[in-house]
Amino acid sequence: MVNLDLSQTSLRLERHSSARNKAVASAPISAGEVMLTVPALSTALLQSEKGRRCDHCHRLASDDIRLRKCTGCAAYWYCGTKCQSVQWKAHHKRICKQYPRFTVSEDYQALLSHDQVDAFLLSHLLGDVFSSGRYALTSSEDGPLGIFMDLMKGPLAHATSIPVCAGPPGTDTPQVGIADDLYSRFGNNNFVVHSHLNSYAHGIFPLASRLFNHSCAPNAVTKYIITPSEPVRMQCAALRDIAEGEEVTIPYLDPALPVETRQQALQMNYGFSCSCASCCVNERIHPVPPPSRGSAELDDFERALRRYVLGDAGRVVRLREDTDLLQKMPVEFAAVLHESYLPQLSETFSRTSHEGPYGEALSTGLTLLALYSLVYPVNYPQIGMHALELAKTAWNAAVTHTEPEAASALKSDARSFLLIATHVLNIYGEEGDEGGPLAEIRVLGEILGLP
Ligand SMILES: C[S@@+](CC[C@H](N)C(=O)[O-])C[C@H]1O[C@@H](n2cnc3c(N)ncnc32)[C@H](O)[C@@H]1O
Repeated sequence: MVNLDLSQTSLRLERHSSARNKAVASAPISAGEVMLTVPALSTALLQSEKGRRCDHCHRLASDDIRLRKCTGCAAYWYCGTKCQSVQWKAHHKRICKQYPRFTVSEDYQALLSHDQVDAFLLSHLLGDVFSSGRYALTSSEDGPLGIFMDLMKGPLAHATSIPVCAGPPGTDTPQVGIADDLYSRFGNNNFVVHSHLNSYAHGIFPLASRLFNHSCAPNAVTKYIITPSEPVRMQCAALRDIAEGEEVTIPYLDPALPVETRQQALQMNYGFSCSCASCCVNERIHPVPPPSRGSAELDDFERALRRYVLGDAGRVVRLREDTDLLQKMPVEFAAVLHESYLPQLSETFSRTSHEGPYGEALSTGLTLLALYSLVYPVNYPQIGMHALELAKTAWNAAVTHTEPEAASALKSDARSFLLIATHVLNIYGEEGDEGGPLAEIRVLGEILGLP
């Protein structure tokens, strides 16, 4: 086994009954603490981000940051000569000339867009390996590549391969063996890189893959740090206090997806059935369709749901810190787990928060906050992002209201939503592109007179 240096972390590896190993806290970890930072071994931007971000460090183009495109392939963009030269030496010199022919090839065109990104992720990784003078790989490699080669292969490992755009020196024929060997670890070990929760790239972070198992009720999450001229880094942050000896888990997929969708995706892409606390709820509660939208029955149901999750503190909304709200949920709320409920609620909120009526947006948004607090673990960033949207909606409602008392009550609603957003998103911390939700919170907080 590769020697893993965990001395800079508060983690240690222990045996897991079915997943080989698990990462556990080697000392108590506090909510918001970053327990691991891992630089990317390789990344590839989504097609939609090409020309918007530097292909090497992922900085966004702006008035101050002009990207220049590679004159060879006209498909890679850089924020400066440092990024261009690092990437040229690492892999672009093996990709540049082949790029136009590769991207129109039948093999590449036949791939789904997700796999097209992975074809470039693999090409970049392969280019890096060839540039370092190696044409075969084992898990005895040093450093991150050795950790990557020691990762468990995914369930699709033997069923699939993918075309690549990176030949060894003097030829443009890829070495199939080594490409397949690397690709066999892709499906269950890669990450979707995001900024402010919007996906923009795929990336490989071997130490994080080696350490973290999945849970739909995780106690930690990943985020990505963009630094000019450097490869993006992944950080793993605790969502809540984690006791010494407790397993640290992250979500491999969105915990708010219906349980059947989660189980199918985990089985297909990672080869296991999840038995986390959140999945176990479905053994007890079977989702039923919610009452129809606009009915009095739905109003009663949602009022009761809000009371169960958010309590009865009048206008001041506070999130409960209980981590087992979903597990203890009464069966009468079974409809919240139905696959149609969350999409309907979030569609109504997003439409009415833009177009009005604001009253409907606020009550739907409050129900959505209650639902998110049930299906996501405490302090999950989506809860904070939604609370920020609610704060902005309440503020918009306040400034358009002509009646002073109602406007003042709406401003106080905006403050209470903003306090929730601040608490949750401060735990997640700074990440991704400049600006973003924490900057928005500061601006709205000043307007609302919050300290
Ligand atoms: C990224 S690796 C996780 C690290 C792995 N535990 C190891 O020792 O290398 C992903 C693989 O771990 C296993 N795994 C992750 N989470 C699991 C869970 N909750 N239950 C069972 N197996 C899990 C699956 O085999 C999955 O394909």
